[in-house]
Amino acid sequence: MITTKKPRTLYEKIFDDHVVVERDDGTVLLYIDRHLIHEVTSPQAFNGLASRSLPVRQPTLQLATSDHNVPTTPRPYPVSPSTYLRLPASRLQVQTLERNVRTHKIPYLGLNSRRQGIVHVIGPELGFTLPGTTIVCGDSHTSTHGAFGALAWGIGTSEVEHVFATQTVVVTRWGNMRVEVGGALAGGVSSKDLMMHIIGTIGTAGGTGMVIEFAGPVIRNMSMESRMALCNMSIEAGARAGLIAPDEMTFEYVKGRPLAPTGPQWKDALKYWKHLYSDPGALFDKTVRIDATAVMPTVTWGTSPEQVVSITGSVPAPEDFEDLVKQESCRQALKYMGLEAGTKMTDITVDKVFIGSCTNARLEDFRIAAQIVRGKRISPNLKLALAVPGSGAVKRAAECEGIDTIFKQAGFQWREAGCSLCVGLNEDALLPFERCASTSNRNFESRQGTAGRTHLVSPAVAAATAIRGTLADVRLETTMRSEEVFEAIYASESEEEVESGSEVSDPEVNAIGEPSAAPVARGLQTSAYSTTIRGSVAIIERSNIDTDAIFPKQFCTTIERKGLGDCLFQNLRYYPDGKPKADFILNQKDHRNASFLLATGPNFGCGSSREHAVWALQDFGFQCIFAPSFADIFYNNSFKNGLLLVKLDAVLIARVVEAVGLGQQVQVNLADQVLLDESGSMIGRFDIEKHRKKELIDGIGEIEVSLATVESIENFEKDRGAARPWIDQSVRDGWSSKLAREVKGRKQTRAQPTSLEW
Ligand SMILES: CC(C)[C@H](C(=O)O)[C@@H](O)C(=O)O
Ligand code: SF4
Repeated sequence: MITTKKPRTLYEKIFDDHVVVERDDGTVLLYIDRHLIHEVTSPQAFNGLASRSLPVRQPTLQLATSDHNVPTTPRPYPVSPSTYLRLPASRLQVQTLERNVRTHKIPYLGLNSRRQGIVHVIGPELGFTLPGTTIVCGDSHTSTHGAFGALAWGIGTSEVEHVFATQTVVVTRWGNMRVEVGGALAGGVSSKDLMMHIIGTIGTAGGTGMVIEFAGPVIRNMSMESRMALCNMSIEAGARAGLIAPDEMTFEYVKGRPLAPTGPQWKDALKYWKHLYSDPGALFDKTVRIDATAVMPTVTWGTSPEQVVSITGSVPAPEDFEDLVKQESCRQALKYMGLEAGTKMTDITVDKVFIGSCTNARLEDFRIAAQIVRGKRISPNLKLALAVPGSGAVKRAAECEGIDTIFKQAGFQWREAGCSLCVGLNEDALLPFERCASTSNRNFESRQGTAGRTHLVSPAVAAATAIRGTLADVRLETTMRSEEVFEAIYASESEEEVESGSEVSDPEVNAIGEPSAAPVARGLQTSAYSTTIRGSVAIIERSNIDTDAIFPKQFCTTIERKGLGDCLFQNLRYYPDGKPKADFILNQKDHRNASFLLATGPNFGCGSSREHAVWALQDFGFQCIFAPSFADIFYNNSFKNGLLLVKLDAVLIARVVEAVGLGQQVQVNLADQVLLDESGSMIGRFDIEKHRKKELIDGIGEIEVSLATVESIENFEKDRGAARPWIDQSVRDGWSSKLAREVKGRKQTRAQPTSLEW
């Protein structure tokens, strides 16, 4: 009998190769090859580990850096976090990470390392990111690493703790979507424009529950850096992960990186990587076709990444949308952004321009922007133009090419590496009502600073905007022929020199400051969930309520889990001067003690993976959230903390709204999966995944459950070591020999700028 193997997608192949245990309830214990860590989402996870007295299972499979909080102002080497980080909360967070990585012997690229940078920029640069691996990080833009054919996704802090303890995560199988990009990108149009166009087409919830594989000729011709920008913003399309099948361009990029496999293991790895593609005939749950030829330089006009328009277009009016929810979102966004419908995008003046972030702060981005600003001056109307490289390596490589000089001569500030104005957790932030053209990925309300206004743009458009002072069509603002702009965007990566002998920090060598506060102990991850909740409902009539709105970024510097209720919806609850907004529902006496929150629009909890959003909702007193749909990471984070999320369709939402209008409370019975009014009459039934329900009712800690089957993890590690030895070996060799050699003789002074070190 002839048996044919079922064709599988790339996602299925990588997933299948990492299954430790497939459980009866549909959950899978999945092995994690690489774990990236930063200072914002790790302190509470390390504390949890300490309270369980557990070690980090595989320290060398972790890589930590400080990126979100770090100042980008000149760094006097050696850098002392205790004086360089002027904001006390930021200082504490970075020092807490430094103490934790030292305790657990986790490789760390801190402020004294020339390789420090945004976690999603340094992973690929180091060769820590490899095709076919599973990669997680307590950060939603982990999807970036999918550009290498790695299955990479953002997780919450509870899962970070789970990875520390078990080197696995508990997941269910996701859907699989294919975005096929045909045609060709025109001059001046980058992968950032393409991705914003895709998000505008499928929406910010278009990829919910799915892994998106990007395919087609346009993707094949894209540089690795452009692919990273594309996959980076998969989370803005709601997807769990973005993926691109690895090819020669990928292998060429990875080869020779400090943590990449070498010698015979490189050959074995290559053999394995070459089967990483979706088989002909493999089934996708959904396919979307995009014609790249139709994509223009694209910008956002509103407060959601799906609110995009081409640079030649105008600000839309609510009536331009058929969907009532979208009409209302448009109304709210226009008000927030201070824009009038019909205004031409190129007539919108900006106060600041930011070129940076994990989307667009790589060498290619600065090369293209430099082509546009070369020999020109930024508009005198601009208050600030900021160029922030994604890593120390990008910075030095750019400086080697004279790019820093081009920017400085044009009037830009050329800074040190970090997240910077993407999220404004350090001192780089917008003032209220300032308008910014930004190469970052989120234009949420108050994301870059309270009441700040963000327009997402490509590096080319950002550069042209800086010169013109208004949002600008890069195609008209450069004397370069469009083909030259295009060529610059796809500048060949092979131009980067391979060279060794630079410095690197490691946990043994770093000068690490002592933290100024003791760790906060936390109980086991059990929940005492009551299967019936009764109480009043607070209603918010909004869609796409993002986690920046739920828990604004300025509070993300906390190392606590408790007491965060005061921060909840801060920017919606208060004016920039601190006065409460009387009309906001949670400021009204009757709703202050509500047990339920109802969002009438879809995609509640989109955006950042910050679990703080869940902790704040719970601390405020909410026990259950109703919405038409939820974003994946938030959904997961909520259940891990015992917060019940219930998806309600339009009919049930209308019934709850009606009951609330009559002054009634409601009840939810989780055991029976019913929603009742105050008198006990049925409002409706709701669905919930079996394992989620069990998780809430049993309240058994997930880490304990996973560790109960530790033998299966050990067996998996043995088999994986035999089948794909390079995954562990490459990092061990890299850290213990190549990078360690660099550390020897390392001086705490700044070396002359060189090209990329590998
Ligand atoms: C702080 C972190 C959890 C967050 C994320 O997950 O995205 C941040 O990087 C962001 O961009 O909002
Ligand atoms: S999105 Fe911004 S804040 Fe988040 S990791 Fe990327 S650069 Fe940092």
